[in-house]
Amino acid sequence: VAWAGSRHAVEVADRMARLVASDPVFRKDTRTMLSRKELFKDTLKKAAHAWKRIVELRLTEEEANLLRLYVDQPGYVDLHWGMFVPAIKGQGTEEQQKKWLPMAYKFQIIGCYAQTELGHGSNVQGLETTATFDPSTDEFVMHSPTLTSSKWWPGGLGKASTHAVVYARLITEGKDYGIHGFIVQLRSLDDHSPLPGVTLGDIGGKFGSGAYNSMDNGVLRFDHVRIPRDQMLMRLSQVTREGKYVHSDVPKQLLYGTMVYVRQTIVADASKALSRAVCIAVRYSAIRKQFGSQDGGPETQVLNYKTQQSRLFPLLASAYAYRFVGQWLKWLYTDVNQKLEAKDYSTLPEAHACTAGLKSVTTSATADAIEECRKLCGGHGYLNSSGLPELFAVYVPACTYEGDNVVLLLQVARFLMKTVSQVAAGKQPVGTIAYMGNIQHLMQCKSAVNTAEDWLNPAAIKEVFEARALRMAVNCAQNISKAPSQEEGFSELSPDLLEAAVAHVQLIIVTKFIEKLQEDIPGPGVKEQLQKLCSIYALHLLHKHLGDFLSTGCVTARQGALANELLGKLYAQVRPNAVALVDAFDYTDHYLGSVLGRYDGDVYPALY
Ligand SMILES: Cc1cc2nc3c(=O)[nH]c(=O)nc-3n(C[C@H](O)[C@H](O)[C@H](O)COP(=O)(O)OP(=O)(O)OC[C@H]3O[C@@H](n4cnc5c(N)ncnc54)[C@H](O)[C@@H]3O)c2cc1C
Repeated sequence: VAWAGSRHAVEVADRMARLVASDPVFRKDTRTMLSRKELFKDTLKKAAHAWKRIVELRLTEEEANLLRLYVDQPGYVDLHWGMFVPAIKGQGTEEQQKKWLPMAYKFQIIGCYAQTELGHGSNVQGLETTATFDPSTDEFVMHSPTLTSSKWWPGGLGKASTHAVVYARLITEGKDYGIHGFIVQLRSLDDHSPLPGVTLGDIGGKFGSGAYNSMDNGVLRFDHVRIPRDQMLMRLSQVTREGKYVHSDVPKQLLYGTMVYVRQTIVADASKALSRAVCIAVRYSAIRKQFGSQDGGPETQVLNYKTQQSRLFPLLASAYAYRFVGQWLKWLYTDVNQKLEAKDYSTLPEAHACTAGLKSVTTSATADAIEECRKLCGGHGYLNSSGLPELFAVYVPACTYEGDNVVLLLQVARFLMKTVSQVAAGKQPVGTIAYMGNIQHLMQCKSAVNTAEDWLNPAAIKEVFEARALRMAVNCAQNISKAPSQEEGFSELSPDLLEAAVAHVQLIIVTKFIEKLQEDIPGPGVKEQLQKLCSIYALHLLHKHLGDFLSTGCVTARQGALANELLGKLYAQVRPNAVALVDAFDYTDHYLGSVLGRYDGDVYPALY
């Protein structure tokens, strides 16, 4: 229940997972052996079958989302529901929503999200596709003026989509008003062929066999394609019949709601991917035996090796940490929306920085962790049937899409630098940066930890994480101020700024884990186990980043050594419950897709 969030969540997730697992159409054990074309056909078949089941069983939105999750095969529907529909909801006027959403909900049209181009991804303002208004016909003319302006990457674009939300430079009355979104039909609704002036294709095979190759990431070029004026997404700004560009009185901050929503799902996905990898590695480590046999006695389960524990249990703890911070982000999304409705925009920059940072830190750590889990499973982890290669190949682009992780952390750093200067000017920060208001104390405090067990105290942990994050940010701000200009300083110090941003985000995750444990947690002994995982999560970070903590004077070398001593003890305490802690994820064998992670532990016959 702690993992799922509520009893209701356990029940629905379990029911949907079993529905998928028991349906032969959703089988996925042979998918890595399929050719690209067969795999794509298999994806179309599964998507259509999932839709049929959703309609037949009259599933709710929550149930339908879970069913699609457990089908576990990337495909065009992910972009249709995850990007196309939210873009229209967030950026379309009420009238536009009324026109387009019912068609999208019924799959009468299939949509994708076409932003990235061959020449530009991260720098959205550098996009080159143009949408030029022609007042003589009341239309926009969509055009790809250069090779590098070709849309490149959108999932669902290559083969499946009939429509796209296309981002292009809006030009009217001879003036360039920058990037705006447009709904553009790409293919005929009769025979699915590309419309005149539209060039479409698939951009080719991607990392790993099977894996993300089920997705038709595509290329798109326009040759003076005309669309009606009312297909510009006009919630925030409009072009009038005469071609005048006007801002509506809806503030642009409204877009923050969608952004927080999308990032919240990415953090939730990180905990899912990480927990799957950890579940496979923990179960298999309990089955696998190597060495230790004396006189024909039993060998040692590899899970009992301290090195295996010190590599694996921090990842188990991270899976829970990301899960809980993801649950908190759900709350943040509701909070942001309430504030938007009340026209209170004061906390939005903080919500933006916090979600950008969490997206970056959780996806990077998860990508690394899946690879670590592969190594933790030895040679068999490299087999497709372990499930880990595919999980890795499908997961790693999360570090790049929805904002490159480094670019996002630099945005967080910029926000931190601004906050440091505001705090210096006497402003009281709120939300996840509230701790920075405690600058007097945090700049000079010394940790009182004196024994290994003192590190079990959440307040002791929080204090050193806060002090480390703040001191790293203040150091950066001081060094930037020595540069000839703010921008030069920022650019010169960007590697340090990245580390300061990571320290801030790790503090958020640690804090949310600690706060979760202040709630009621049902089930005997569950809270105690989670407390151990919380300590492991924080202390393994302290151990890994000891250089930060020492150089900023937040802990002494002795306190660092005590933290490490406690970690060893905690691993031993978690060991007896490790398998139960991954069973709690309640993943079916179908969803795990791993012979090594089978629930019944019957690994060798399955491998053979
Ligand atoms: C699997 C997958 C699916 C995708 N799906 C879609 C989709 O559906 N729709 C869509 O529109 N796009 C999609 N994309 C594109 C994706 O959004 C972009 O690739 C992403 O935004 C990164 O941009 P880029 O490729 O231009 O990387 P670049 O920005 O070119 O990154 C290259 C390197 O430069 C660094 N860098 C860039 N700017 C800075 C800076 N200011 N400071 C320091 N370092 C910097 C980056 O950290 C990186 O190391 C998808 C991509 C992938 C891989």
